[in-house]
Amino acid sequence: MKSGRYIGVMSGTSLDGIDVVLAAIDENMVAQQASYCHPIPPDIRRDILAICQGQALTLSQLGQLDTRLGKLFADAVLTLMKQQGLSAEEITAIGCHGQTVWHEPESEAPNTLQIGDNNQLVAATGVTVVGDFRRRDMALGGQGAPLVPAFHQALLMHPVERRMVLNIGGIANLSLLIPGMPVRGYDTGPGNMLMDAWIWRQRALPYDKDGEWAREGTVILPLLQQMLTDPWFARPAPKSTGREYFNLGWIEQQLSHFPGVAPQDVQATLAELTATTIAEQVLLSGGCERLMVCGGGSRNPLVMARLAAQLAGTEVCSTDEAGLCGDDMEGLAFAWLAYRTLSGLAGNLPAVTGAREESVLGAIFPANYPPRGH
Ligand SMILES: Nc1ncnc2c1ncn2[C@@H]1O[C@H](COP(=O)(O)OP(=O)(O)OP(=O)(O)O)[C@@H](O)[C@H]1O
Ligand SMILES: CC(=O)N[C@H]1[C@@H]2OC[C@@H](O2)[C@@H](O)[C@@H]1O[C@H](C)C(=O)O
Repeated sequence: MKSGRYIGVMSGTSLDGIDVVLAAIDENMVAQQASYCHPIPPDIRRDILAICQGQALTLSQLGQLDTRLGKLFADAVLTLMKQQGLSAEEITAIGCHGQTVWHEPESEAPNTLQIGDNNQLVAATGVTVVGDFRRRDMALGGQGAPLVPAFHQALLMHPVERRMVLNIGGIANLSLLIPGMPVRGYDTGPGNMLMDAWIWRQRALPYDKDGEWAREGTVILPLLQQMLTDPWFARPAPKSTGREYFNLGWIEQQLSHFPGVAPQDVQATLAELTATTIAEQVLLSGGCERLMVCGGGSRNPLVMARLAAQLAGTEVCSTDEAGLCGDDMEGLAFAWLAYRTLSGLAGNLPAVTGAREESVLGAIFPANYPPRGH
C-alpha cells in the first residue's frame, strides 16, 4: 500500500475556490492535517462558466484555459506546501479532480471532461499527480459520478445506524450508508447552483449568504410544483448531472409561465426546490436515522431548516459534528482516491455509478521514473 501524505485538489461546480487538503492516509485512516482555499481569478471563472453553458470556444481558447487552470492548481498546492513547510519529497502524491466543464453521461457517446493540465501541476510541484478519475468508470458503462460514496463509506459507515451523507455543492449528491446493504449514491439535482445563478443575475452577489434574501420572499407553490415535474427528478439511479442541465437557462424557462413574479420569491422557491428534491430522495430511498451534510450548502441555515422540517424523525446534522470538516470532504476524497490508485485498489462502486465492474481509476503523472519508493 502507498501510505503517506497526500494532497487532494477539488475545484467544484460552484467555482467558489479551489479546495486543497493535506492528509495522512493509510489502510485504516485518513487524517486531515491542513487545508486551504485558493481564489479563482474572475477571468478564468468567466471562461469556465462560458464553456459549461455551451458557449462555443475555439480550440486555442480551450487549450489556453487548460494550461491556465493547471498552473492555478499548481499555485494552490504550492501555497499549501509553503504554509505547511513541506517539500515535494514529503508528499506521496496529489489527487487532482480537475474542473468539470462538461458532463454528459446519457448521450450516444457518454463523456465527461475535467480540465486543468496535470502536467503543469507535476512540473511545478515535483510531486506525482493522479488525475482524470471519472472516465474509466464511464468507459465501463458508468456515470463517472458520484465518486465520493466509496469515501463516505470508508469514513462514515456505522455498524447499526442507518446513515446518509449529503453533499450540497453546486449539485447535491447523496450516499446511502445502510448497514447490511451495498452502498448506493446518486446526484439529487441542484444544490446551490440555481440559487447562486439567480442571486448573481438579480443582485450581482455570488451567493445568498445564510439564505437571507430567500427569507425575504415567499415560496411560489405552483412554480415549485412545475419545477418538480422536470423529468430529470423522476429518473431512477444511477444518475448524475451538472451545470449543462441545471443553469440560469433552466430557471428562465421555468419562469416563462410565471411573468412578473418577485425575484426574492423565486429565490425562496429555488431554496425550497433544493430542500424538497433532496428530502424526497432520502424518503424514497427508505429514510435514515442520521443525515450528515457537507459542502457549502450545509452553511445555509434556511436549506438546513427546510430539510429538517421535511425529514421529521431524522437527525439532520453537519459532518463537522462528526469531526469531518464539510468544506474539505471532497478534497479529502480525491486525496484518498489517489491513494487507492497508487495502491492498485478500485475507486468506483458499480452499485453507485452503474459501471460493469470495479476499477482502479485515473491516470498517473509520475514526478520521477521509476516512481519514488519502487
Ligand atoms: N453561509 C452560506 N450561506 C448560504 N450558502 C452558502 C454559505 N456558505 C457557502 N454557501 C454555498 O456553498 C457554495 C459552495 O459550495 P461548495 O464549495 O461545496 O461547492 P462545490 O464544491 O463547488 O460544488 P460541487 O460539490 O457541486 O462540486 C457557495 O457557492 C454557496 O452557494
Ligand atoms: C461530473 C462532476 O464533476 N460531478 C460532481 C458534481 O459535484 C457534485 C456532484 O456533481 C457529483 O456528482 C460530482 O462530484 C463529487 C465530488 C463526486 O463525484 O462524488
